[in-house]
Amino acid sequence: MAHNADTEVGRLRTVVLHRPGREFMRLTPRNNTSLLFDGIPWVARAQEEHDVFAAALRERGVEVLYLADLLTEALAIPAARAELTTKVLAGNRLGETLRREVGEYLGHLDPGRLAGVLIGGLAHEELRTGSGLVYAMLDRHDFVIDPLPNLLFTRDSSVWIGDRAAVTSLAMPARRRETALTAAIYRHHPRFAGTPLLYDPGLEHLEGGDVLLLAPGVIAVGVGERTTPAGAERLARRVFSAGLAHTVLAVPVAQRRATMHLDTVCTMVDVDAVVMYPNLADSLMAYRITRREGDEPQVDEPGPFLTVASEAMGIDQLRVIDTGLDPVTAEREQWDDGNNTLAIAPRVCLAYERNVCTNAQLERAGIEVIRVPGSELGSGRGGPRCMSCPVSRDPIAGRPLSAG
Ligand SMILES: NC(=O)NCCC[C@H](N)C(=O)O
Repeated sequence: MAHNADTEVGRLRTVVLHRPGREFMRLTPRNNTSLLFDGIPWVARAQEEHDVFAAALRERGVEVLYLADLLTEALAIPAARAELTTKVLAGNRLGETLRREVGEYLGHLDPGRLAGVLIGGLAHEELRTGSGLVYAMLDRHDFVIDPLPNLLFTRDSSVWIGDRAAVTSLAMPARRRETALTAAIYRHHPRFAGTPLLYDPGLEHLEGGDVLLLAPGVIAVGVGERTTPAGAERLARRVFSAGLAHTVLAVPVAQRRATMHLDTVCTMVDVDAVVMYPNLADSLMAYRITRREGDEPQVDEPGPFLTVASEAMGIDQLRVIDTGLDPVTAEREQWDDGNNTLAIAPRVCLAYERNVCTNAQLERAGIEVIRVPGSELGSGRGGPRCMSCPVSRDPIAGRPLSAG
């Protein structure tokens, strides 16, 4: 089955989501900060919210694939099982004895339960028996395999560009193992096997939340807390040599939690329009990187993001939906992912209901807003775009968007 996504706003056909599960139940006040959550979500309510999100997508004809199902199906393939078991046991934390014992434990699990452990983690007490110094000295609540609560944000661990999947290189230690799961799915799952992979986790840091497909051939990459300049440059080289883009814009974003990815401050809602955090709409800059046949990519002096982007896209103006918010409301709604919308077609997007002012302004500008609850889901700081990995979108018809 062919998959393809080359814009942010083409009609969404297929998306990968992850419904939060046991990994959310692992969050405690002692570990939530290192696991990149700002609070302790009420798990059952988070699941309900996620179900509403998935149902809203299905109601609009979007095929929803669940990452846990894809992983379970992939794990039925011995090569995928071997690859993931080796990866989860790697590193020097467990030591030789415990590594062998955890390996034996995993070896007895069926694909569904193994997927559950790879996502939800494994506590010392769940292993039940063990031996050796490491086992003896661990607390019963310590993790032998760390949980992955941020798998909820499927946007970050892989991103489709055209007909290829880029498995990213995650910056934060709490998230790094996520890409072992996404890589195994794309490599082994029958639906995806054979998909050329554009990027891999061994490369320079790059996260999907920083990658915006502005138009066919034009990609913006946020550079900040998560994606490094080297990651943006590496992606540019990869998309240029694969013929997937002619221009990459490297967009510096402040290295702060509130702006961890470009999509926390800016998402597209139409072929020529973005919703953007007003407190930085005028100050966002971009370095234009362009392909040069047989030569090093050309890097230009930085210019205002909106100008550089519209030139690269070949349009008169990349419009910013004026949310007209006062700086305090804007800051509150940005923190709660008001700018993190998921477009499912031009001028139709999903957004958290709590961002009342931003949503009202979007509607005033002619954007249909499908509101979804996110009081618990948002405690990890991510909205509808962060919680979705589009795999297939229709091409935008009849508009020569890209300057080429
Ligand atoms: N694209 C995104 O902005 N994703 C949100 C990721 C939130 C997650 N708790 C993190 O800190 O990585």
